[in-house]
Amino acid sequence: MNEQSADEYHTDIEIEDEDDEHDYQSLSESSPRGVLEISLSGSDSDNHSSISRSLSSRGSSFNEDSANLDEDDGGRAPGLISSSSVAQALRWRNLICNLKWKSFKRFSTVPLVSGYELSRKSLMRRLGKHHNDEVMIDGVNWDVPKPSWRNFTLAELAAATDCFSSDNMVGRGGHAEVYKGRLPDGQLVAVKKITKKEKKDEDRVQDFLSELGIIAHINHPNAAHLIGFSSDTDLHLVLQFAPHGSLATLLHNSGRRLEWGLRFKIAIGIAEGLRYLHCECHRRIIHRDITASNILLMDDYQPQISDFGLAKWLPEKWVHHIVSPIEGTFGYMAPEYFMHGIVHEKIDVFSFGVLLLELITGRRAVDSSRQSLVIWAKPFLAQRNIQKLVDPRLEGKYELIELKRAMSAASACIHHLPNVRPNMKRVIQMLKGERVEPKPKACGGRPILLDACDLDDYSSTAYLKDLNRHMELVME
Ligand SMILES: Nc1ncnc2c1ncn2[C@@H]1O[C@H](COP(=O)(O)OP(=O)(O)OP(=O)(O)O)[C@@H](O)[C@H]1O
Repeated sequence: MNEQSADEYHTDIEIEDEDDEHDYQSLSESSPRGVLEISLSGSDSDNHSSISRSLSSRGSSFNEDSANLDEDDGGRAPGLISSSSVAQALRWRNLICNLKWKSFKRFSTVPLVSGYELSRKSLMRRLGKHHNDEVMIDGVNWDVPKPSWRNFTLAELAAATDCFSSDNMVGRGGHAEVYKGRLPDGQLVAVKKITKKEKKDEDRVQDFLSELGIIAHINHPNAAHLIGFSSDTDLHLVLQFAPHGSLATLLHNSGRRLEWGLRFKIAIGIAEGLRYLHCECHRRIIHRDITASNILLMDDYQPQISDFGLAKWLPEKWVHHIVSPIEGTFGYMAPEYFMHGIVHEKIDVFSFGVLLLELITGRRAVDSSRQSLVIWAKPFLAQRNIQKLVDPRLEGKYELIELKRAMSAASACIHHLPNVRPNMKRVIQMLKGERVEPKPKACGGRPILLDACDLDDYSSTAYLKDLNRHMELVME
């Protein structure tokens, strides 16, 4: 594959904006997204053959036509809200009311960073005016620290984004449209409007509450920072704005060369963010969708892990969790996840390994000829073949020691056996060239014991074969 062909491949799903200002508008998704339904009953490694594609791959191309707001879109000026919008608002309200008990359960055990417990009552309060009556009836003492995030009205978000104008659209994923906005105090924000058109309203609200619950809980410079939300008419998250857009855009679409020093800094930042999610949060958080499009670049190119739409809490006692359907981005999914739906820290470690390979090689996770970067890079990593691996656009300008460390870490992270992959603490040590602890602490390092899925008998060759078959299946 050459870079030319990669660009050609992506022109049909991405629109590159010539204007720097609008760079963010180019599609940031580097690999197709998909949802797989999988039979989890089988136990052998051929289980993947029963995978059926429930949705065709959801390319998340930015399309200028579709960037225009619909008649019924939440992006209208407050004075123009139509009867259909009002009806929609009422629908959201009813849905949120109906879902509250389920959601309260989910939220009730989530302590916020400020020490504020997001209880049933506080969730009602967070979700806005609609629940005022219940708040009064409960007669609760609200003497609690005020959370730092806000419940916005649609009018406030419309004012911030110039009525969600297409000029302000900075990105579009499979589930959301993202607009640049400015709050009255001058703060730049990203307003993420949840679309998820293929989902029922009820599922959309559930997903929104789940993402909101996780994102409100986290507090780390390398993870997305929530400023507020809105459930007024539509569902919105209001996030800190990333001035340099996504890593996918910068690395693959900007036409600019990303220097090695920045690449390495970005790699360390993402690793620190993942270590925080896996090891330092009250409950372990598995992101499930670590991709170059979901890494945002803040001032000074500090990376932030974003898009917690698929993230899962993992209770302390659970070694892993099994999910169905399997959702994620092709090219980044660990074998035990795409074949068996197993969710644990090591699936994020695998995806991080793919990201490292992207930074080293400048190639996409899946290239124009539908080849997986992992499959392409494995033999060169085994040979420690720097010349073949390193991005030619760097023109030999890199720190050799850092590059070698990144190659070793990538190689370890993409190991087909999850138990052999390092946890994120160890990955950071590898990247920084620090002494590696002989016995890493439990964080993200618990062995996976599975009767139903004998991963230890799983060979590297079988894995590459499965990966190829998986790719064929989802990309056909
Ligand atoms: N805080 C932000 N600042 C600037 N741009 C952003 C921000 N958040 C998102 N974007 C842009 O919008 C794009 C889509 O956002 P995001 O990945 O959150 O949407 P999504 O629909 O949840 O994606 P996915 O298809 O991965 O589920 C990002 O790739 C990025 O280019």
